[in-house]
Amino acid sequence: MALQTQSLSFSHPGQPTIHFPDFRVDSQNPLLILGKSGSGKTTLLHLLCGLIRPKSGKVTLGTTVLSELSESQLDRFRGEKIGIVFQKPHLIAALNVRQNLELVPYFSKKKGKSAEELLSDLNLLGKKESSVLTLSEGEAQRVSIARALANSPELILADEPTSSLDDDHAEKVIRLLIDQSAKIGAILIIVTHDQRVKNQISNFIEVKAP
Ligand SMILES: Nc1ncnc2c1ncn2[C@@H]1O[C@H](COP(=O)(O)OP(=O)(O)OP(=O)(O)O)[C@@H](O)[C@H]1O
Repeated sequence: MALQTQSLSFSHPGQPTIHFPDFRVDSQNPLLILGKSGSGKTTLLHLLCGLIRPKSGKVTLGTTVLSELSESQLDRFRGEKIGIVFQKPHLIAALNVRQNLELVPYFSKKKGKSAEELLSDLNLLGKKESSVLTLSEGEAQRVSIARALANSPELILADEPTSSLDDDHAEKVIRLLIDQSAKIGAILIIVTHDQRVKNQISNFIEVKAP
């Protein structure tokens, strides 16, 4: 399984066109997306998961060209094949840890790992029935990783997952992302400007502002 981009470009309304370098990434070698603030890293991540459509070029995951899918096909594709870890965990406050994870197969209609198995992998089993409001930042970020893994995706996209974590937690979170994506054979792509992440993953592309 591989993800490949070709001649991708995008322009936000009233902004100059951002041109992205071509790259190919497979499940053996995680990729970092680097670049200065405002260069277009989050825009690229949104193109990779089909949340926005490119001005030119294409994104291919496996044999599927994202831009050839309709909106509803894209929504389903994203739910089944892509797990996203955001900068902030964005957990649902009214639900406990287990319920936050159980929402994923409910919405994607795809059976992945059980909440129990995921929490055990991420060393969070003891927090299964806890309110997400009582979690530390590192724990909440691990729950958000568990949530991204819950539908056994083929592609995991993480946007600055370590920016609010201390050195120890940042290293553990990246290690977890690397280990867990390897375990399920998923492609891992991380947007970051965190030097600590560069120490753990050497493969990168750089996005440059127009
Ligand atoms: N919805 C939008 N409308 C107009 N311009 C936008 C929009 N979203 C982003 N931009 C602009 O597009 C450029 C790229 O933004 P993007 O968020 O992709 O950068 P980034 O590299 O992720 O930045 P950061 O590291 O600060 O998060 C920036 O100049 C930004 O101001």
